[in-house]
Amino acid sequence: MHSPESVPVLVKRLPGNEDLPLPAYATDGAAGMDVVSAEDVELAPGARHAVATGLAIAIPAGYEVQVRPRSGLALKHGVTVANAPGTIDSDYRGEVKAILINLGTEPFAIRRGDRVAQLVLAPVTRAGWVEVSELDETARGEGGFGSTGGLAALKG
Ligand SMILES: O=c1ccn([C@H]2C[C@H](O)[C@@H](COP(=O)(O)OP(=O)(O)OP(=O)(O)O)O2)c(=O)[nH]1
Ligand SMILES: [Mg+2]
Repeated sequence: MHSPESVPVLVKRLPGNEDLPLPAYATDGAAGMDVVSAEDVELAPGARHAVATGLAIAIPAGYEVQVRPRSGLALKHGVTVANAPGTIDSDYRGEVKAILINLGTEPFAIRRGDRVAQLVLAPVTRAGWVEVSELDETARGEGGFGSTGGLAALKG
């Protein structure tokens, strides 16, 4: 079910995964839906794996789904999403996967049903290029990559 203000997203549990819960918001104000692993995987330190979710989805045009890390896994175990935020295109019909990497020092065991990442539905604004031969001048100009100074914000 979806509340009146939510955006319907079609979801199909792939064969053999009918028992897995759909991604769900853990609290009323959660931005992301926790998504569970459909497989058992042991992630060695430094290893990465495209963790199956057992789900295929059809996102409405004008939206994307971002695959984001769970901060608890990142903080406690160094396990994060290697391509964060992963992008699920609205025209993708394959299995949604979470590309996890273990940046920690210990092997990390993922069990089927573990909440491994979170999915955020987000609007997409598409750009239309307007090609020009000159761009306008700004105070920043070509400065970047630390050009405004280091870490300290307070002087004196
Ligand atoms: O974390 C992710 C990232 C991507 N995908 C799927 C959905 C997405 O629509 C598709 C392509 O992703 P992306 O464009 O990031 O990868 P690519 O390397 O550019 O592949 P492609 O050439 O297929 O676009 O792969 C996932 O399941 N999980
Ligand atoms: Mg791509």
